[in-house]
Amino acid sequence: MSVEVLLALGSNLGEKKETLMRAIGDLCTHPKIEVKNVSPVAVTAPVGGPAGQPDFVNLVLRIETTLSPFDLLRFTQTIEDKHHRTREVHWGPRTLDIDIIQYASLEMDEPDLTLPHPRAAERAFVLEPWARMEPEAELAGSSVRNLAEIADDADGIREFFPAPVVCG
Ligand SMILES: Nc1ncnc2c1ncn2[C@@H]1O[C@H](COP(=O)(O)OP(=O)(O)OP(=O)(O)O)[C@@H](O)[C@H]1O
Ligand SMILES: Nc1nc2c(c(=O)[nH]1)N=C(CO)CN2
Repeated sequence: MSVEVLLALGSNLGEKKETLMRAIGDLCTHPKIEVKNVSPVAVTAPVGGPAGQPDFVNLVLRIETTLSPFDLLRFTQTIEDKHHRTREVHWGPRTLDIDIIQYASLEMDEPDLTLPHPRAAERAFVLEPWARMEPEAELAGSSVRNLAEIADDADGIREFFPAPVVCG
C-alpha cells in the first residue's frame, strides 16, 4: 500500500542547489517512490551548529511510497552518502541532509527513527517551504502555516526561488 510522506532536504556546502536537484532526481528513479510535488527553494540562515557556517538551501517534497519507514530511511541515507555527506560535527555544514518529516500519520520513537521528525514543528526552514507548497497542511494537529509564523528562525528565511519541475 502506498502512503504519503513529507521529506525535507537541506544543503550548505558545495553546489547547494545543484545537489538538491540531483537528490530529487535520485528519489525520482526509485521504483517504489513517486515524487508528487516539490516546494519553492528557500535560502535560509543556519540554525544551530558552529558559528559562521554558510547559509542553507532548503526545500520539501511530497512523495508517495510503498517503502517501509526504515527502508525509506536507508534509501535517503544512501542518497546522502552518494553526495558525500559526512557527520563529524553536530548540526555542522553538510552537502546534503534528508529528513523524513511525516510518514502518513505514523508516530514512532525508535533509536534510529522518530516520526513525525521531533524538531520539524519548530523549524521555519522546513515549515515555510511546506506551507507554500501545501497551504492547508497540518503537522501533529497544528497548521503548518501558523507554526511557520511563530518559529524562532522565521526571520532567517532570506529569499525564495520558484519550485523546480517535478522529475523533469
Ligand atoms: N525522522 C527522521 N528523519 C531522518 N533521520 C532521523 C529521523 N529520526 C531519527 N533520525 C536519525 O537521526 C540520525 C542523525 O541524522 P542527521 O545526522 O541527519 O541529523 P541532523 O540532520 O544533523 O540533525 P536533525 O536530526 O536535528 O535534523 C540519523 O542517523 C537517523 O537515524
Ligand atoms: N537553515 C538551516 N539550518 C539548519 C538545517 C537546515 O537544513 N537549514 N539543518 C540542521 C540539522 O538538520 C540544523 N540547522
